[in-house]
Amino acid sequence: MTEVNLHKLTKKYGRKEALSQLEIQLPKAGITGIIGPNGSGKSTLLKLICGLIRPSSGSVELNGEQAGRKSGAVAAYLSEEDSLYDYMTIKGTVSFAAGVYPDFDQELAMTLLKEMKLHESEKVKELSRGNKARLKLAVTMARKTPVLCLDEPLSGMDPLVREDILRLIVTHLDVDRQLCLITSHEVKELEPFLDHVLIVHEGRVVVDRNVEDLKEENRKSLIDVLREVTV
Ligand SMILES: Nc1ncnc2c1ncn2[C@@H]1O[C@H](COP(=O)(O)OP(=O)(O)OP(=O)(O)O)[C@@H](O)[C@H]1O
Repeated sequence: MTEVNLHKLTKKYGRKEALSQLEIQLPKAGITGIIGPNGSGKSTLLKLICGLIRPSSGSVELNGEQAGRKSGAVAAYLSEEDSLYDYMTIKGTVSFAAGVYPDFDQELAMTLLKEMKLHESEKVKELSRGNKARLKLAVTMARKTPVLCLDEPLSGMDPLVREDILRLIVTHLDVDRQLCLITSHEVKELEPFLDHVLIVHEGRVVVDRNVEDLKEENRKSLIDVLREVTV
């Protein structure tokens, strides 16, 4: 398990403040949804946690260590962008990932891909969007890092693929040991899978709650809570 602590975390892009003075201790395990309107700062937060970008001020600590170049060993980042190479096969993609990440478990990756009904000889350029998303997810999850940061893994997927992807995450996550942070605009579909939620609005975290407690207290769906707090 990993302790992720944000202390007075601020990120500016030029003069624009994308995140402002966040003071948060994330849950140590389970699935945390990071939701909020476009441009509220969700991707910025994930990139800071994975050490891909640096804070303007304040800090991100993973088990007491400042996030930075070495954080990749603790926190894996699944990008919203297309991060696969078209000219590779699925098998080639897996071998490439094994060469890049010392913690990569090739056997687990192949098991995941089999479950996803993807064949190792298929070419990336011939995969559907949903299958590319599955491949990206398998490559990220095969690292078994204590923290998984999944940036919009459901983006552009049809409802059946979205459900399938969420199931795969839940099935293969070690919920007692791994922390999975997921950003998504598909709040309704994400809600049943979440243990915890952060709602980000204009660079601030306006809700930081256990989802069950939040539901019991408000008797509202997450999407209604989101609507209320982001007006
Ligand atoms: N590299 C960058 N350079 C300049 N501004 C940026 C950069 N990345 C993000 N921003 C700005 O920072 C703010 C937060 O962006 P971010 O991508 O974190 O939001 P988001 O909540 O993930 O948005 P979305 O839901 O649309 O993906 C936005 O105003 C965005 O325009």
